[in-house]
Order: sequence, then structure tokens, then C-alpha cells
Amino acid sequence: MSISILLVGCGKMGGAMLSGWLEHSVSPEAVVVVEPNGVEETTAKVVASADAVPDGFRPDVVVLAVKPQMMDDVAPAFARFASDKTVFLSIAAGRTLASLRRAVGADEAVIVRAMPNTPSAVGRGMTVCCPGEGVTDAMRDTCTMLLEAVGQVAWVDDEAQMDAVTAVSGSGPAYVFALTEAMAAAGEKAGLPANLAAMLARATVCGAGELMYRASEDPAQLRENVTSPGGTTAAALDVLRGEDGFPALLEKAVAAAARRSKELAG
Ligand SMILES: NC(=O)C1=CN([C@@H]2O[C@H](COP(=O)(O)OP(=O)(O)OC[C@H]3O[C@@H](n4cnc5c(N)ncnc54)[C@H](OP(=O)(O)O)[C@@H]3O)[C@@H](O)[C@H]2O)C=CC1
Ligand SMILES: O=C(O)[C@@H]1CCC=N1
Repeated sequence: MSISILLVGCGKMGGAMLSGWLEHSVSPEAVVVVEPNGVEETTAKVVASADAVPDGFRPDVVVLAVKPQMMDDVAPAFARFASDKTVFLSIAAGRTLASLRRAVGADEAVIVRAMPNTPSAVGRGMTVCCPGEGVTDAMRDTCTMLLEAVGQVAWVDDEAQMDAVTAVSGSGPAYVFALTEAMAAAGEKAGLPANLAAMLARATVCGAGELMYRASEDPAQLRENVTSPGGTTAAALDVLRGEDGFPALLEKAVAAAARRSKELAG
């Protein structure tokens, strides 16, 4: 892929995307990373500040991957990269297109608001993009190509949906990890040694995820395939799907995340 990337912030999410890019088709020469404290074990060029980006490096995409609360301090230094050939791709939770434009501070800045997730590190990310004013078809294709290198990509035109997107797929991996932790703890309570319970929980979540990824059936059918009438799974699902069970709890959790995303708008 011949897209040049300026990655601003290489923490947990920026780092996950960088790993995915370098592993899947982006050459290290095409990436400059701005990260004040350096980045361990990467083949890409890393500099400490916007001033240290090599002269003549003209990125197709500037990926803004700093904390939403830091955006106003960090983004202005990158205003000089704004042009009709460069798209700013922000992955900051909550930050609206309007607030990002103010933060970058350049009238000509063209911005896409995106929400990826950490499975991007292994090529299994889910990113949703929302285009700002002036995003050309070419810029859209560039973003899609870049993000498809690390997983699946969807676009929404209604920016208001980005809070719910953040709450479902952006934060979602953490719900699955929390489920895995809870399954392991429950296994221990049911009499298993801790290491065996952890192994069973992790293998089961990974196996179910892989099955769901590869199978043509929808999740409801895959669930039914496990659930023998009158069997053990049905007994567990009666509890999980009871009044305060999974669906109600996840509804509340997703609503809380979406609310927090709105608060971070800036
Ligand atoms: N983590 C996730 O799963 C997801 C995160 N996001 C979004 O991604 C963004 C980053 O989150 P996350 O990776 O978790 O957070 P991190 O804190 O891990 O990453 C942010 C990085 O930016 C660095 N940084 C600080 N100041 C500058 C600067 N002036 N120039 C360049 N880099 C700087 C930080 O360095 P230092 O630590 O030294 O300050 C840190 O490494 C957030 O906006 C978040 O909403 C979106 C989707 C998923
Ligand atoms: O927790 C957060 O705010 C970020 C955004 C989505 C996932 N992590």
C-alpha cells in the first residue's frame, strides 16, 4: 500500500494500529510517528514532536491518536500539514468534527472522525468513520484502505451515531475481556483451580469469537446450537437473560459509554 501516514500518539490504540499496519502491508518508510516518550520495538521512524517531522514528509493521512482531553494542546502543531491532499483522521472518543476543526485550527483542514478498536493490532479491528466537510472520494478511499489493512471498516454520515459506535465497538473489546475475567472467576468459585479456570475462559471466548467470525450463521443460531433443550446451557441462559441479566446490563453499559462519549465532545 502506498499511503504515507503521520501517526500522532502511539499509545495503546495508536500502537495497536501501527502494529497492524506494519504487519499488514504498510512499509515502515511510509510512517512517521510523533510520540514524546519514544516507541519500543518499531521499525517506523519515531520523533518527539511535530517540529521534528522530517522536512518534505507530506503525509496522505495525519492520524490523531492522543487522548480527547489533550487534543486542543497537541493538534495545533500539525495545522501545517493541512492541504487538499491530506486528511486528518481523528480516533479520539467523543471529539466532534467541529471541535476537531477548531483544535487543528486550519480552515483548510479536512477531517474524518473515526472510532477503531484494539483488535486492529491483529488485523481484526472494527473501525467506523464519519466524514467531515470537504472529504473527497480519494480521501475516503485512502482512509478505507488504511483501516481495512487492520480489519473491517464502515462509514456513517450521521455524526450523532458515533457515540453509540464508540460504546459498542470502540469500548466493546473491554466488555469481552471483562466477560472472560468473570467466567474465570466463576469457574474458580465452582471448584476449578485458578489457572485451569483462566485457561478455559480464555480458550472459550477465543473459540466462540473465531467460530462467529467464520460461521455463516448469526449469533442467535450459534447460541441455539450450544443450547440443548432442558440441558446445562439453558439453565445458565435462564439466569443470564433474566430480568437484570445480560441484555439489560449491556443496555445500561452501552448507554453509559455513549453518555461519556458525548461529555468528551470538547
Ligand atoms: N484504547 C482504546 O481501545 C481506544 C482508544 N481510542 C482513542 O484513542 C486515543 C488514544 O487512546 P489510548 O491509545 O488508549 O491512550 P494512550 O494514553 O495509551 O495513548 C496516547 C498517546 O499519546 C501520547 N502523547 C501525549 N502527548 C503527545 C504529543 N504532544 N504528541 C504526540 N503524542 C503524544 C501519549 O504519551 P504519554 O503516555 O507519554 O503521555 C500516549 O502514548 C484516545 O483519544 C482514545 O479515545 C479509540 C478507540 C479505542
Ligand atoms: O475508553 C475510552 O475512552 C476509549 C475509547 C474507546 C475505547 N477506549
